[in-house]
Amino acid sequence: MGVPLLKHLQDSVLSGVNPDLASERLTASFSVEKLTARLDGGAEHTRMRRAIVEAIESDPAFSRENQYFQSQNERYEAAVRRAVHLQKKMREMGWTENGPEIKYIYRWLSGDIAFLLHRVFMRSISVLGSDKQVAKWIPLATEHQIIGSYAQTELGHGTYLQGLETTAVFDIATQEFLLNTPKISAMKWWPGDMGRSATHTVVFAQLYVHGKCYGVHPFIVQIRSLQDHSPRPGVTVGDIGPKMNFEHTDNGYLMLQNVRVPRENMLSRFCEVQPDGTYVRWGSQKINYFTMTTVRISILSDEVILPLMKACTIAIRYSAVRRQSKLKPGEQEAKILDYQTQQQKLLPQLAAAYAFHFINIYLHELFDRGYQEIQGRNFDSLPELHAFSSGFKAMVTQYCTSGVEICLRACGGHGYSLLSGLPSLYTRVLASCIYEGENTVLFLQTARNAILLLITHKSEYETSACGLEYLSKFFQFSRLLSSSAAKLQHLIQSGAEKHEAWNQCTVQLVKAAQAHCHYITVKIFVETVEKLDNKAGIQKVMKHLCDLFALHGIFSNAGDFLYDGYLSGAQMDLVTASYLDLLAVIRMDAVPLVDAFDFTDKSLNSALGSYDGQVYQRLYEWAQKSPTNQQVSPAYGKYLKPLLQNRLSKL
Ligand SMILES: CCCCCCC/C=C/C(=O)SCCNC(=O)CCNC(=O)[C@H](O)C(C)(C)COP(=O)(O)OP(=O)(O)OC[C@H]1O[C@@H](n2cnc3c(N)ncnc32)[C@H](O)[C@@H]1OP(=O)(O)O
Ligand SMILES: Cc1cc2nc3c(=O)[nH]c(=O)nc-3n(C[C@H](O)[C@H](O)[C@H](O)COP(=O)(O)OP(=O)(O)OC[C@H]3O[C@@H](n4cnc5c(N)ncnc54)[C@H](O)[C@@H]3O)c2cc1C
Repeated sequence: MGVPLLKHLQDSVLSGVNPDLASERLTASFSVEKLTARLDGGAEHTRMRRAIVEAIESDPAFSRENQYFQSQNERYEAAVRRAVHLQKKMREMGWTENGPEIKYIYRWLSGDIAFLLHRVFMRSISVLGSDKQVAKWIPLATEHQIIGSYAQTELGHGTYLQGLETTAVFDIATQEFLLNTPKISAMKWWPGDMGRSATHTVVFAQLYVHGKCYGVHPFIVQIRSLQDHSPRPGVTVGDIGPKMNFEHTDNGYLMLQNVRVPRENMLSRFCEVQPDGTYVRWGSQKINYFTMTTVRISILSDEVILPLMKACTIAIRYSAVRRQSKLKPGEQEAKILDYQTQQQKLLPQLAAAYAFHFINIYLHELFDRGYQEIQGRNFDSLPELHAFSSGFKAMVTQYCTSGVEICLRACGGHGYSLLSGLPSLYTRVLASCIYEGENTVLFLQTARNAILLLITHKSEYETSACGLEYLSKFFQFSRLLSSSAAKLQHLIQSGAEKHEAWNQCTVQLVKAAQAHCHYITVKIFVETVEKLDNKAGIQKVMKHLCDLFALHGIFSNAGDFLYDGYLSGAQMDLVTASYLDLLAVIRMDAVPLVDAFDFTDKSLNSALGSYDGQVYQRLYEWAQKSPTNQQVSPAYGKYLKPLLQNRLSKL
C-alpha cells in the first residue's frame, strides 16, 4: 500500500471509520463522486440533491430516530406531522410541487410521509379531468385545502375491474350521480389516506345512464366535512387495521349510501354525461384506467428501486465489516464479503439496482412520448403503454422484492433486527408486487399483448420501442411465446373454449413475459453502458455489472437456455466460469459501488449500513433506546415475580 493510501486509511480510521470498511474504499477502480453525479444526471443535480437532503436532515421535524419503536398509530401520526411540516418547509425554502427539488424531497421522505395517495388523487384529476375540473380541484389539492384518496379496489374486487360493484346512477332530474356500494363486497377497501385523513376521494364506479351500464368511471366524492372532519351524510369510513408495513399510510374502507355528487364531478377529459343523459367518449374506454398506468411507472424509482439500492448498501457495507469463520487456516476470521457464496448473493442484486436505475429512465422516456400523444387524443400508443408498464412494474417489483429479501438473509441474525433497516425495506417493497396491479395479472397483460401481435403478425409492432423486433433473435422469449401460441391455437382447434385454452397456457405466458422484460432490461443496460465515457473508470465498472446482470439471468435460468440446444453444456460451463470470475472482480469495487448511491446515514436509518461501519457499537446504542429497556417490564410484577417466588419457596 503506497504512502498516500496509507495516510488515507489512517485518516479514515482516526475519523472513526471501521478499518475493515476504510480499506475497502482505498482500491476503487473508478471515481465514486463521478458515478454519483452520473446517477443524478450531472454534478449540478448532485449538488441540489445534497443541499435538499441537508435541509431535510437538519430539521428535527423529519427525524426518524425512534421509528423502529413506534406503534402503527405513532407511525401514522409522525407521517402526517411530517407531511404538514413539509408544506411549511416548502414555503420557507421556496420549493414548489412542480419545482426540480420535489423529486429529491420525496426520494428522501418516501416510506415515511403521509398523503402519498393524495398525490395519486391529484394525478387522476390531472390525467382524467377536463380543463375546468383541473382548474377547480388541483389548486385546492395543491394547497391542501382538501386531502384526496384513490378509491378503486373493493372488498370483493381488486384485479377484475369489470367486476367492481359500486354504482353511479345519473339522475337527470337533479343533474346528479347517485353513488352506492350496494353490498358488503362493494365496500371500497385499501384506499390509502382514506382511513383517517382524506376529505375527498376519486371513486371508481359502474356508470349507469337510463338503465344502461357504461363501465367503470371516476367520480370526485367528498367523504368528510371540511369543518369538523366528520363523515358526510351517507358515508361510512374508517381504517382497515394493522398491515405488514405501510403504517405511514392509513389505508381505509368506504361505504356509500345514496351519496349525491353533481354531474360535473365525473372526470370528463375523455368521456362525459351531457345534461340530457347523452354519453360521449373520446378514445378507448380503458382510458379511465390510465392513472394506474402512470402510477405503475412513477412508483418504480422511490418505492421499488430505492429500497433495493438501500438494501445493497446496508448488506455490502455490513459484509465488509462482519468477520465470521476462517477462510484460511491460521489467519484471522474472514470478512463474509470474501466468501464466494456471499458475493453470489449480493452482487447480482447490486447489478440489478444499477440496471433498473437505467431502465427506469428509458421507461419514463417511452411513457412521456406516449402520454403526450394521448393528451392530444391520439390513443394509438395506449395498448403498448399498458403492456410495457404492466410488464416492467411486475418484473422490477418482483426482482427488487426478492433482492431485498436476499440482502436481509445475507446479514444473518442482525439482518432480522428492525434496527438493520432491512425488514422495513422488505415489507415495504413487497407491497409493490400487489398494489397497482398484482404482478401475475400484469405479466399476463404483457403476454396477452404479445400473443395478439404474434397471432395477427402485426408488422408495425416489429419496429416499435417496446415491441417484438427481436422476436426472431431473442430465443427464450420467442420460444416460450411461440410454444404458448401454438398450444393456444392447438387447444382451440381441438375444441377447447378460448378462455379455458388461455388458462391452460398462463404459466408459460407469465414466464414469457418475464423473459421479455428481462431481455429489454439487459438490452437497455448494454446500450447505456456503450454510451458511457470511460473517464474515471465508470464505463469499465458498469460493463462488469452489466455482464454480471446478463450472466446471472442465464445462470439462474440455465434450463431455458439449454432447452432445444440454444446453449450447449460446454457453453453453459463458460457462462458459469465467467459469472463466478466476475464476482471476484466486482467484489473489489462493491463498497465504492454502494457508496456511489450516496445515501446519508439518516436516510438509510440502519445500524448495519452506516458509512463508518461501526456496527456493534450502533446496534448496542440503538437497543438502549428501546422503551423496553427504559422501564422495568410490567410482566415482572404481574407474572414473573410470583412465579419465581413460588419456585423459590419450594427450593
Ligand atoms: C406515490 C404512490 C405510492 C404508491 C402506494 C400504493 C398505491 C396503490 C394504489 C392501488 O393499488 S390503486 C388500484 C390498482 N388496481 C389495479 O391495478 C387493478 C389491476 N387490474 C387491472 O388493471 C385490470 O383489471 C386488468 C388486470 C388489466 C384486466 O383488465 P380488464 O378487467 O378490463 O379485462 P381485460 O379483458 O383483461 O382488458 C380489457 C381490455 O382493456 C385493456 N386494458 C386493461 N387495463 C388497461 C390499462 N390500464 N390501460 C389501457 N388498456 C388497458 C386490455 O389490454 C384489454 O384490451 P383489449 O385486448 O381488449 O384490446
Ligand atoms: C399497501 C397497499 C396499498 C394499496 N393502496 C390502494 C389504493 O390506494 N387504492 C386502491 O384502490 N387500491 C389499493 N390497494 C389495493 C390493490 O390495488 C389490490 O390489492 C390489488 O389490485 C390486487 O387485487 P386483490 O387484492 O383483489 O387481489 P386478487 O385479484 O384477489 O389476487 C389474489 C390472487 O388471485 C390471482 N388472480 C386474480 N385474478 C387473476 C387472473 N385473471 N388470472 C390469474 N390469476 C389471477 C392473483 O394473481 C393473486 O395471486 C392497495 C393494496 C396494498 C397492499
